[in-house]
Amino acid sequence: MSDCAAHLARLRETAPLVQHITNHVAMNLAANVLLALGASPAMVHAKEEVEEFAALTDALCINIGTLSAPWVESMQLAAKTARHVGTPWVFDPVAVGATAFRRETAARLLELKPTAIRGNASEIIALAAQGSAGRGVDSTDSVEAAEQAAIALANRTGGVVAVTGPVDFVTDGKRQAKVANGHALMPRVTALGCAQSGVVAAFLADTEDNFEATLAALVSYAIAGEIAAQRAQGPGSFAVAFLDTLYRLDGQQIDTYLRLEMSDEI
Ligand SMILES: Nc1ncnc2c1ncn2[C@@H]1O[C@H](COP(=O)(O)OP(=O)(O)O)[C@@H](O)[C@H]1O
Ligand SMILES: Cc1ncsc1CCOP(=O)(O)O
Ligand SMILES: [Mg+2]
Repeated sequence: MSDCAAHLARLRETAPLVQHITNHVAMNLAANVLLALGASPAMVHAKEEVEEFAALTDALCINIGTLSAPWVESMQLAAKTARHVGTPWVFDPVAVGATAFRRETAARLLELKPTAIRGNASEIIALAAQGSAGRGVDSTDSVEAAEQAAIALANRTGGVVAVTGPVDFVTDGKRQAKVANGHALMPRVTALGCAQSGVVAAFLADTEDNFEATLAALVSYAIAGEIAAQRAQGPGSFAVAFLDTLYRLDGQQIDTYLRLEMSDEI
């Protein structure tokens, strides 16, 4: 069994409680994706309870997709609590290059040193303050164009950075890996990337190696997408098939489908 398969088996054993402060578009799918995989989602964001709740969870994910001032306060409180109690937290910087409000919010969240960051290429380039605004929530840059920005961000935060796209790239600033699995139908379902950030959080909940756990999350997700696409007629049926495939995903499928284009260490 590969390390990736072992990380998935561990997630199924522990069913981590993942607090996911995410956007209105993604909430339902992100919760169902975590449930299908075997984790326990909780979309809790009110500033009156977010600190108390963040202290109870196994992992936290923060997503700035549909941002507003009260939510920014909650995100700050949740991330501070996670740092204080030692809970891993993942940052998804949706459309961070699009507006000053998003860039300022992201800069303050980066100061709280996320355990991992997951975004598309334009978001990672923008987050590293290397330009690029993307196009709304979508990327206008290649994953390859974002690799150096990802390495710089990982060295700056001390965390792991994942750039997703046709071939995902993940680094902790030193180790690097590329995941060649996945399918072109995946970006045709809104919030599939947002949901993936929650999956990264679930894999980080109980690990000694954040780089390997993040890689295992990307591999599991992309292989589920590849398998689901075999049964899909388009984005709608793909979304349903994707949930079913995540639910049924096993180590043998991971070991059979795994396609790492490059990896320094697995
Ligand atoms: N052209 C593609 N081929 C295969 N997989 C893809 C492709 N584009 C995106 N993905 C996958 O779809 C998921 C959503 O990622 P992406 O679209 O990059 O992020 P976001 O939705 O945040 O912009 C990721 O798992 C990524 O690996
Ligand atoms: C369409 C949209 N608008 C604000 S958040 C969101 C969903 C973005 O989802 P993803 O980042 O997975 O493409
Ligand atoms: Mg996104």
